[in-house]
Amino acid sequence: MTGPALSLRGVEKSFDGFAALKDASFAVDAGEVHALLGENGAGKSTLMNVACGLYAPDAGEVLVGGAPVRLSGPRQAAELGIGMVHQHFKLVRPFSIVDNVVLQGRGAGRRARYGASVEAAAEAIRAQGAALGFSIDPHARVDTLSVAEQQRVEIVRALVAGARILILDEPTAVLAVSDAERLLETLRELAARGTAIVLITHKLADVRRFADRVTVMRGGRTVATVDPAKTETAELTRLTVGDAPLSTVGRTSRVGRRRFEAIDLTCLRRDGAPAVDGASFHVRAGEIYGLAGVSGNGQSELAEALMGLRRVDRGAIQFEDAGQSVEAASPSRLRAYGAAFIPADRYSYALAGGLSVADNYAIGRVRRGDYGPVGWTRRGTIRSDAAAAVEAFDVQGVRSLDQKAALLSGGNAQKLVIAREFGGEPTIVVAQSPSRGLDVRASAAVHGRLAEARDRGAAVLLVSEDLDEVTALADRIGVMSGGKLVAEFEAPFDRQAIGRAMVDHSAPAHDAATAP
Ligand SMILES: Nc1ncnc2c1ncn2[C@@H]1O[C@H](COP(=O)(O)OP(=O)(O)OP(=O)(O)O)[C@@H](O)[C@H]1O
Repeated sequence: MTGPALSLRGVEKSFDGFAALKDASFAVDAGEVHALLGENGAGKSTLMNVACGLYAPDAGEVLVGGAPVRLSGPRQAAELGIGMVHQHFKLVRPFSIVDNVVLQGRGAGRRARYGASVEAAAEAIRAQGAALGFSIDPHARVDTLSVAEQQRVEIVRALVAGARILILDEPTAVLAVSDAERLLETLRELAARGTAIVLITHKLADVRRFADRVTVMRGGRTVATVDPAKTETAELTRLTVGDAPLSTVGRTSRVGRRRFEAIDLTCLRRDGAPAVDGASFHVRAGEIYGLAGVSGNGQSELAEALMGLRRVDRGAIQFEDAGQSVEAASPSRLRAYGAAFIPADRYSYALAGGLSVADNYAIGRVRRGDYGPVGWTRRGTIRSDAAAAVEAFDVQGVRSLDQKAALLSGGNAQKLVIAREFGGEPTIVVAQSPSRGLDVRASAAVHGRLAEARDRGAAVLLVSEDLDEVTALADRIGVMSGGKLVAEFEAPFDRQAIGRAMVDHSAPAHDAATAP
């Protein structure tokens, strides 16, 4: 090969007259981890979708090993050794891993490479998994796998198909911290063996630790390629989102009465073991209560239960409505009361991709009757409210309110959910990993919204594995371990003590220093 493993030169791409890529150039070498950074909607996914043959560019060139290529589709890109792991996995869920691999590799070229028989493919999957340090059962059904395992299957599938250039679109956004760390180490090992890795990410810390180079995109253009080891974080932030200062969050001391309470909440897994095991805590008006813990210790399940996405097997939720305690409240009752829910998996639970931006904005409130009786809904008001929310929350890429939500970039789709949830000035907020997938400016804005809600007197529950996020925002922190709430802390926080509670399953039921 002469030249970079993959390069894109002067790429332009428009959708219905909207220029998603104006002038984008990028090159990744064999043996390199090259990060692609940029604000939400900058064009990162679009550029890499051009590289993997999903979109045909309107102008510009794609070169593999220095030679210009015309990609007729992903299959041809795979033939040339380009594989991509998308934000939303493309696995067929009821099928086995090996069936998924064979499905994708039905072309003649694939067969020649790893054999036509399913057993040969299964062996290739096992071997490729083992080479990466993963034990993979090729006959396992995809829908029995965790998100991290599905992602490994996507990577293995690309490598079995012969990928020498591997593109990953925000791969750590869906992973728990420990799985993310392991993935990034795997990517470094793959690069050490000669694979060219493109890593789309918003996480500056990961860029710094794992990337050899980083290219920054803004507004459809590639604006700089730098060595992250030699570039200050402030400079990377400036390149990504510009000079305007990011909003910062202060604290309030106006804490009121208990507004929202979980009592002995228990949720069982399919095998009957508790995922959440008798968790009790309360959130007061005017405070942010952070729920922290090492992933897999029940925080996600607890948040899901509060949002009505998971069955509660024992215990109760209570909230206070106009001074009256509402016992055994359901999540739907909470929502009707004006609670805002920001689930971690916003695509599955919070957005209907096939519906328009305006309908996604209004969906819950139409059901509540806020826009008049069904059949007589005030479309004009919905549109003006949706337009105002899109503006206020800086949801970019909305050409029309009738545009399908699925066409928004990942981060902008999340901003739409957040705009909707904060639209009604909620009195209770349950937010799970609310800044996941957002660029630094949008994350800061979401943190600002949570603080604003608190300052208005809302009770805010923030569930996040990012201890920096929790300690920066919360007034109190509860730590979950083994499905139980094992300790509570008050600001100013002792990170060491919180860290110890997170890993020490025998921690006392409540921290002695706490005065709830
Ligand atoms: N198929 C499509 N049809 C219409 N518009 C599209 C399509 N794909 C992308 N876009 C638009 O192109 C712009 C760039 O989107 P892209 O997904 O590439 O951004 P991104 O940098 O990956 O953002 P994020 O960090 O939020 O994932 C967005 O405004 C998006 O709405």
